Amino acid sequence: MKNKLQLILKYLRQGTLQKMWRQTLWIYQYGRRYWKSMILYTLLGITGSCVSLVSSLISKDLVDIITGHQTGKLLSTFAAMIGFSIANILVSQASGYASTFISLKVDSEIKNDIFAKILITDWESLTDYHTGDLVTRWSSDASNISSGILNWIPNLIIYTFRFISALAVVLYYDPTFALFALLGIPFSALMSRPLLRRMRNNNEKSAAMNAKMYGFNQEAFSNIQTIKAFDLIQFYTEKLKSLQTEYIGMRLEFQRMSILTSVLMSIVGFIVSYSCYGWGIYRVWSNVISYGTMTMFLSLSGTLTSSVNSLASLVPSAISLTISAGRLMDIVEMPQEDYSQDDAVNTFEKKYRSEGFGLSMEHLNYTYRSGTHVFADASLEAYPHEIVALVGPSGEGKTTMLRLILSLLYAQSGTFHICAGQNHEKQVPMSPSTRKLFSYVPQGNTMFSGTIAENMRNVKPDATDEEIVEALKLACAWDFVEQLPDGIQSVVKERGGGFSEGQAQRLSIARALLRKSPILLLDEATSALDVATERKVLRNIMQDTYPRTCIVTTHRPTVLNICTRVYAIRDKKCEVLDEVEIEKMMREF
Ligand SMILES: Nc1ncnc2c1ncn2[C@@H]1O[C@H](COP(=O)(O)OP(=O)(O)OP(=O)(O)O)[C@@H](O)[C@H]1O
Repeated sequence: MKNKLQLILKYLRQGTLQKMWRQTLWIYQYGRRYWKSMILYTLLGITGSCVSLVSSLISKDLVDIITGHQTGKLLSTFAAMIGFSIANILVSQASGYASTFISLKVDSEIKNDIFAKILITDWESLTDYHTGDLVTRWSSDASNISSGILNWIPNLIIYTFRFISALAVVLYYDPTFALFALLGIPFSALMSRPLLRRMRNNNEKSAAMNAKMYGFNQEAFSNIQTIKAFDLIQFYTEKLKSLQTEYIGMRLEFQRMSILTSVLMSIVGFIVSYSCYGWGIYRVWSNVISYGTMTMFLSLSGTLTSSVNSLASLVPSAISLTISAGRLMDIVEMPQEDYSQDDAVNTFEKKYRSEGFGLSMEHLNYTYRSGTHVFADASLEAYPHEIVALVGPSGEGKTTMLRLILSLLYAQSGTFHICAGQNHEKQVPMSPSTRKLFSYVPQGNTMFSGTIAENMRNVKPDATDEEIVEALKLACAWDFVEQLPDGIQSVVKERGGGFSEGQAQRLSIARALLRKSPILLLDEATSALDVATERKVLRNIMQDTYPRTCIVTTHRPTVLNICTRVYAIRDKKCEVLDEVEIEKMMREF
């Protein structure tokens, strides 16, 4: 007892128990909304146990009638037994169907909930995780939780009920038989402690390995072109082989542990069933019990052993559940974005949208959590009908500025507002709630698979064909879309496949223009266009009557002289360039 207490204290000190308790509470938060489903599932299970118990009793009567120990109606007993066997099949099938239905429903609901939580998690915190790891946590860990929620407590009740009811019948007919049937329990208890520790380790290792494999596959398949271009086929094939070797090693280690456990359990199972068998024959031979009772005992001893094993199997499933909960908690308990300003921003938007919105950022200081200091006392402003350019050497902070504008990152100090009105005097602070006022075209290809029209309607579901064509014209994309046999119904493959880089960029810009957001952010979004087309796209945006504020980052000074204002991002500041400096940059380009 003292040793046990010391062990518990040791676990408490290490925090394992507290961690498991917190994880269990987290699962409970989810589980309690599904109590009705759990009750239904439990009732089905208990009904199944009752039906099979009654079947055992009827089969006892049947054997006794046949062997002459009991007088009764053979035909009606036989019919009852058939009836209960059929009922048994029906109940177990109905229970299977109901549990599949409920588990699919619960699984989708939990996945939706966690997906939504991941999407509102602070962006910078989320970038600490590999996307492969995130997907594995969201898919397999969430599935584990949903099936656990649905099965664990009901199964605990069902198996306990099955065990107690079978034990009660055995005790009623012959208490000594119960001793034999329960021989295996002390052994299971003895084995449980070392097994538990290894199971928890195995589960953690397995989850980490799955995430690693998924991450590798995802990266490899989305970069086939780069793998080929750098002649990395051999390297990647070897890398996959080494990951697979690691995976196989891990699985075989688990398998060895599982074989050892199963062999020991089977030996105990054999000892238990042969002892029951021997004891049953002895009791029949001593005329204490009938053949029928012996048949019933044998079937009930099977029920008792299987109930104990099923109850024992709930322990590893609880461990695996808490581990999955822990992995999901890592994600959903990260800081979340604050959308509390949604109503204020909606009101602000309704009131001033027709005039357009600008933005002003003053005395901005920003350092990434990794320690990279990007801005110190930087200021920037942009207003409707302006195109503001951000230029500067690579790595100075242009993309970081756009992320700050979008409130994907939060500056350590400074003032940041979206503004409206003649003198920009109407203001609302920048926050995740103001993100809806922006359209952002990031670097790289951002088209989805589907048709051009579907891609466009992703951002504006009710857009007419005319509106789509209008946006394509503004982005100088209509020239090539018009030539395609299927026009706006032409198919775009994954990541803009089937189109040149410059064409895909123009489609992305058209999509952003179609959305008619008050503020448009283009991050090197025209880098793949020739200079003439790039200038034309920017001119079109400038001349559009819609009161749009446009901020572009670019490495090419050739477009700077059509911009309203040019900021050079250097020495952690945003400095407005005058015409002389712009001319100088253009000459030196
Ligand atoms: N997620 C991040 N975590 C930590 N540091 C980052 C992160 N993203 C960028 N940085 C660092 O911040 C600095 C500014 O990067 P940023 O991407 O804003 O530069 P940029 O001017 O847009 O560069 P480019 O012209 O090459 O696109 C760089 O030193 C970069 O290493």
